Amino acid sequence: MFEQKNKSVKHYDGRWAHLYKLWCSALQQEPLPQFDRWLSQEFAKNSKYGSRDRRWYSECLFAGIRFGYFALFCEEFFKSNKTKKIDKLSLDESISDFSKNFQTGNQVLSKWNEISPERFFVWIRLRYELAYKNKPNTLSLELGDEKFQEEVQFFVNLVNLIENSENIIFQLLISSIPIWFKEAIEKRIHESSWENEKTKQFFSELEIRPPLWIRINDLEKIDIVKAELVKEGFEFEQFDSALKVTGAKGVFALQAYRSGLFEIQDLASQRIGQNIQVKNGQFVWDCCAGGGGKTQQIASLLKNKGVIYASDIREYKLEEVKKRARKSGFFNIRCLPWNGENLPNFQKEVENRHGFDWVLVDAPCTSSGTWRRNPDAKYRVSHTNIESLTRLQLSILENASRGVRVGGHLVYSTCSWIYDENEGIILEFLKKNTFYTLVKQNLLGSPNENADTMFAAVLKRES
Ligand SMILES: C[S@@+](CC[C@H](N)C(=O)[O-])C[C@H]1O[C@@H](n2cnc3c(N)ncnc32)[C@H](O)[C@@H]1O
Repeated sequence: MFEQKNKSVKHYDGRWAHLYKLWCSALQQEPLPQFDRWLSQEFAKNSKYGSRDRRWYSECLFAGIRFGYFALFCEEFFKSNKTKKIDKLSLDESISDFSKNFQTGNQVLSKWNEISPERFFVWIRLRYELAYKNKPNTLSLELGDEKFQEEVQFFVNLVNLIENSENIIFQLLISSIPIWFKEAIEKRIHESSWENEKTKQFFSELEIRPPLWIRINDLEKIDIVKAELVKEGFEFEQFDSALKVTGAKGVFALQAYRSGLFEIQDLASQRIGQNIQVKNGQFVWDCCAGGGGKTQQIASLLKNKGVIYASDIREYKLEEVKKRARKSGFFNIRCLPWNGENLPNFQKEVENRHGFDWVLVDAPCTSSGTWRRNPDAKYRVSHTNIESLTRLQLSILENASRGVRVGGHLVYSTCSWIYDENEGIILEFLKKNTFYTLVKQNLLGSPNENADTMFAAVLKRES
């Protein structure tokens, strides 16, 4: 049974007032900005914030975005429920109205704008405390005045009714996942044969940021990295070349980072790269390389004994790839822009080998698998953009597949758990491209590992 402790700290102090200002200014951006970037820009403009303030504001604002869908439901239900008594009937009616009234991220956002931040953050703090029931938390309720006692009681009653239910709508709601994802979630549960416990694990992991994962570029130098982590007061756990790192500071300032001994890379993303089982001397094309997270990983497997082409539609991203390659001492990475259509003009060396041994298509996607880290992404996904993305994903995959030599492999990946962007694409691709076979496909990371959720499929070109 969930109970709310009564605390007696004055709620509306200067820090909260400032938080509300930041919240309002975030909501003035249209569409909702990529939140982590927006926040770092805000902090950069305001040098008066110390690191503890930043951490606190960031935790609160992210909680606002993470739990904001549920907070909006609480507010709507509370306002429309005259008696403030919650029963199954009034709850069902309220959910039905809510899902009709809010069918897109923009509708949710514009309603957030209408709620006073003080009220909005009452719901957020209540929900946050529920997520952090047995963990150290930052955003404790501190509702000393009597002002919101009715809301607190309403929240407790609501949570007690829906918290342990197996009703999928209740689970979505309390996990603050917009109900418009119901069908997509059900497809995922079915495709991955998740038992109830697995589904609950997936939902509950969305409440909390994933840990920080780093990837060691050269395992022979792992002891240097570990020694510096210990010296700087970090704790870590090792899983092959991945380390889960915990500490109060960031790792950017570490000498080992600056000299390219490790990269920050989520575990699920590392799992994608591990599918590319390169051998010395092989040729790889990372055709949606972005800033080169996976290019770096492949380069560390090849140890300069092979060649990697890195492409992206956004040419400026390739500058980042080059910079990172220099830092880590990889001199076998060739950058070539690509718009996802006809193959780019690779050098003669590729033609001589009749194509690549490995092509990685780390496709643009909804990023639904990164909601733990970037909860704002859930308000940007709609049926329409899933449909247009899947068309683009299939087209990039088909065009890139022409670069694979016979006997070579095509790896398709996304940072999404949505079936249509993953298994659905592979199914379509294999229907048309019968000279490819599926070696394996897997959902990676959460709920099986404490990370983001991603997908990778490995296909072999047979003829
Ligand atoms: C998921 S991100 C890649 C992340 C990167 N592989 C990494 O590990 O850091 C997808 C990339 O696809 C690129 N992209 C989008 N549309 C594209 C297209 N039509 N052709 C090629 N790349 C495209 C985007 O610019 C973006 O950098």
